[in-house]
Amino acid sequence: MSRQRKVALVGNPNAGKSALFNALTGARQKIANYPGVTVERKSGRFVLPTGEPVEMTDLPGAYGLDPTSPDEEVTSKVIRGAFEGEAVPDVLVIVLDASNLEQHLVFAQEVLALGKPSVIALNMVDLAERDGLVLDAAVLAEELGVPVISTVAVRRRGLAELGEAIANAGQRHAGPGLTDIGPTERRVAAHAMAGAAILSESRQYRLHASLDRLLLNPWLGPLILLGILFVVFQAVFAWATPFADALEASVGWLHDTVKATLPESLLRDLLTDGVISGVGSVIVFLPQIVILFAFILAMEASGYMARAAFLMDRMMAGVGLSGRSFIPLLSSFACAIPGIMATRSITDPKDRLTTILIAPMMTCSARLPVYAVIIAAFIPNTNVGAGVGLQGLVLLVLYLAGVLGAMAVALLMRSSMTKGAASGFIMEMPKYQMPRLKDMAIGLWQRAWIFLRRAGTIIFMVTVVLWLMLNFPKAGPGESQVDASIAGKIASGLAVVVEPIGFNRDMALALIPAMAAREVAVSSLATTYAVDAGDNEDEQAAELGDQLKARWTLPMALAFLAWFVFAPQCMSTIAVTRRETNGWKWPTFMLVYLFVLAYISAGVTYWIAVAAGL
Ligand SMILES: Nc1nc2c(ncn2[C@@H]2O[C@H](COP(=O)(O)OP(=O)(O)OP(=O)(O)O)[C@@H](O)[C@H]2O)c(=O)[nH]1
Ligand SMILES: [Mg+2]
Repeated sequence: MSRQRKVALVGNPNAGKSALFNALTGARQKIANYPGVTVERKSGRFVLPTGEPVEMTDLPGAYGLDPTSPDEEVTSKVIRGAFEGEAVPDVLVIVLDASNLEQHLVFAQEVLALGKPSVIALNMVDLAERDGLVLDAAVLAEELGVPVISTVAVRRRGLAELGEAIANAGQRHAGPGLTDIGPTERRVAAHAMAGAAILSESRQYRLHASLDRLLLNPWLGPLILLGILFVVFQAVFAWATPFADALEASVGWLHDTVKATLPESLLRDLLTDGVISGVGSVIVFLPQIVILFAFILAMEASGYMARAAFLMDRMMAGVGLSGRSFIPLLSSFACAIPGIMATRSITDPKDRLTTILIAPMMTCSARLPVYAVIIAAFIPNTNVGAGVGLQGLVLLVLYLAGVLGAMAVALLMRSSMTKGAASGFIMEMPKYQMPRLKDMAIGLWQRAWIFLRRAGTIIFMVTVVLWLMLNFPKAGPGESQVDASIAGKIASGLAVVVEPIGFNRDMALALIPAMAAREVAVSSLATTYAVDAGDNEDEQAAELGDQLKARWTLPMALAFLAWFVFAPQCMSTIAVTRRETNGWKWPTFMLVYLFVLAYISAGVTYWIAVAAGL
């Protein structure tokens, strides 16, 4: 039996390769409206209309076959058959953005020159039409000597025809010589071909052009960006409340019901005080996570995110980074792991290293529960101006503190360890699009699922272990269970170290399991106070926020927040940094400098707050 044929999707960044890959294979690769989303190859199965199954590979976007960054290198190697352990593709599907034809044709010619059986997917014809372009695919097919199929990946248009063409793909039929021409000739040819294929062009760009003039204005642009962020953080608190309250009530009900139904035993206490109190205390933040990501996904899909990157470029250049670092840093607001992986699209190695090292300072979604629980307990829910909630404002300040800290560190590094000039900004602006509801729903569902899975696995496990360590050995009469326990003893040791920055024993206790994942800080506090409450019914009924208010002062709470802005409390981030930098040197450095920063900022916050009489 002959081996399964391989088909690879290639093209410029943001052409819609992953969207096409998803449509053809049913996969759920991340797609977003800016270049550099895919940084690793990914394969799936696709059955051609002839019934033949083929292996389809989605590749990172590239501008040329001479790679300038690690992700482009993957693409170049795979299509040349130089990727270790991977067979050379039999058919190439070259994906073009129809509304950006001339530019995309340059790379297409370079790929065609390889002489492999190829098919062109003229994608995004809907956007081209919207912009008033009428294209003739037949002219392009004639000029390039390969089949050209018009597609709209996100509406599954043209997929059958594309499958047909892949099944029949053969050598190029006649067409101009492509092999021995250089980049300049390719550009000239691309201009001529695009000119011939575009039948008519009415300038309907006006609205988008004026939108860009407004959003990219050097003065108004950053203000608008800040305004949008402001609304986002207000919404995270304001809109989530009813949902969070309902969730909290359900968790409380479950806790009480289990406690009332099961006979008194260690197992019952493990279930109620450990699992339900601990994991439940994290799950109640699901609505806030979903709201935050709804905004992020909408900004990504609409094309605004790329504009924000452009705006940030000046600031990034100021600290010695390029705008290319923006997308990785932005992904780090979800989680530093995909963020650090996204740095593969950064050309300059020192630029890339700096970006990796500061990525953990972007506020990942695991910090949101920690911030939210402390803010809800200690920051009054008042307005500091018309419609400006204080809680949302504090949250925004915490996010900004991370960003500013990162910028300061980048500046320091770029003028010492990773010295070098900032490279220029070369990202192209994607077109504005209305976010599609279905994509948003899938994206939100994926984020929610990641969050719930963490709650069900790592947070669950760490909570159970902590509960056991809190319950043994058993306290003698008159002694508090937490004081007597193993966990309490360990925490008392650590408390000596963190006392100077205002932390008490319980806070120290929360920091250790939170090394596994930051949200665990919340579940640890909930479990600790549930165990501490023992059989005292009033204390048991008290919600975590009330427990915190009763036991912590405001300066302590603020110091705890400041700690979490910087502390590198996430094993997976350290692991991925080791992988991406090929060694232990940089992850160790990252751990040390972030802990030092966290310690100093918590201490400074605490002592200033105390001095201010808070
Ligand atoms: N209107 C329209 N939008 C599309 C089409 N195909 C893709 N998109 C959108 O274009 C954007 C980019 O799509 P991706 O599939 O992420 O592009 P890519 O080529 O994989 O990009 P990289 O991974 O960065 O190289 C996304 O916002 C998609 O929703 C299309 O045919 N029509
Ligand atoms: Mg992609």
